[in-house]
Amino acid sequence: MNHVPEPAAGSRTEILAAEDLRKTYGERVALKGLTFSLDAGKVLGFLGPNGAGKTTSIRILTTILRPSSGRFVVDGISSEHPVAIRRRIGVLPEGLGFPRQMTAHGYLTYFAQLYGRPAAEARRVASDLLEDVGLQNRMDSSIGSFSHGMRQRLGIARALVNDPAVVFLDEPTLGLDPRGQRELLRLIQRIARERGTGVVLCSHLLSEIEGVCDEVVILSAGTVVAKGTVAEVVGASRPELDHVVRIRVPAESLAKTQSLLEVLPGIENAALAEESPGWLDVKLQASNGSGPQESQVRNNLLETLIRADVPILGFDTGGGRLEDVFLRLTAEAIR
Ligand SMILES: Nc1ncnc2c1ncn2[C@@H]1O[C@H](COP(=O)(O)OP(=O)(O)OP(=O)(O)O)[C@@H](O)[C@H]1O
Repeated sequence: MNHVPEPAAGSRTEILAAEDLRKTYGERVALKGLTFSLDAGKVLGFLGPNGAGKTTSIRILTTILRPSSGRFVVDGISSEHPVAIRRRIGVLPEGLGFPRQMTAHGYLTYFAQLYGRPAAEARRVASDLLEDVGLQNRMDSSIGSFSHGMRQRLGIARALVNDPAVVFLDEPTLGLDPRGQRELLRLIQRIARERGTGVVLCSHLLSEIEGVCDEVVILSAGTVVAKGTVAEVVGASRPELDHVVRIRVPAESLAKTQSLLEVLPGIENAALAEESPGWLDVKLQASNGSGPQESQVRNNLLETLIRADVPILGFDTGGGRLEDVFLRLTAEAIR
């Protein structure tokens, strides 16, 4: 059996470590070796297209499923002790249902009691948590009167009721408007920092995750295709991304832009960006010392378009955002 080192008492902040987790369903291999670790107070983004193995991984880590092989450790407790692990984790599943008639405070008090807290303490924990998630003014309102965003906050409070070492949040921002998404992600980050909780955040909202996650794991067809800090993951794809400039012009100017750019020195081609409708990906020639520098080519490119009166609606050098890396790394599995 693979060995995951137990954290030395008091010296490590590692709160979750998975080593070579694999899962097969009959003939189908859903997970082909998941290894990662998470420190206390940090947010880990768990990303991947449909069918990548995210749900399978989360089910294993929350002890709902047994892995076919591999093991993991939560807060020093090995996966051989699932009952003990369950006491140290919190979960916000996707599409969690709530009793509409219950008050938010009553609901959380009930869960705090389920975890063995005496009634008075459970009520205090419920009040503190509702304050933490910004629902203190609505604690006596029935959950049925809550907006979707408020319910998600309540779901996060529920996931924290046992003061877990790690919380797993499955698509927590799904269905929220942009402001609601941003506020919830900020709340998640604050909770991680203030409580020292490790957060595993499953999401498809890559652009949002970029700002909130300390580290990311990108899964594709059951395999980890990238992991590390956002900067590391984006940086690892740099050589490829560095030579691409992304530019957005009105649809009626696309053909003109392409023909103007393709004859410019230092430009290899200009093609419609597959993943971003309305954008052109302009591939620059790798500089061999004799041709113009890339910065010069980029400036020439802009100058040419401005002189030709082409309205420039967007300009992005490098395409070096997490979303671009995600789409490139997982393209194989989708095709
Ligand atoms: N109970 C099951 N029996 C057989 N195959 C399964 C089962 N659960 C998942 N799979 C398969 O395992 C693979 C990984 O699925 P999983 O649900 O973990 O992916 P996911 O990343 O969570 O996808 P999504 O974003 O769509 O939820 C898929 O090919 C899926 O069809």
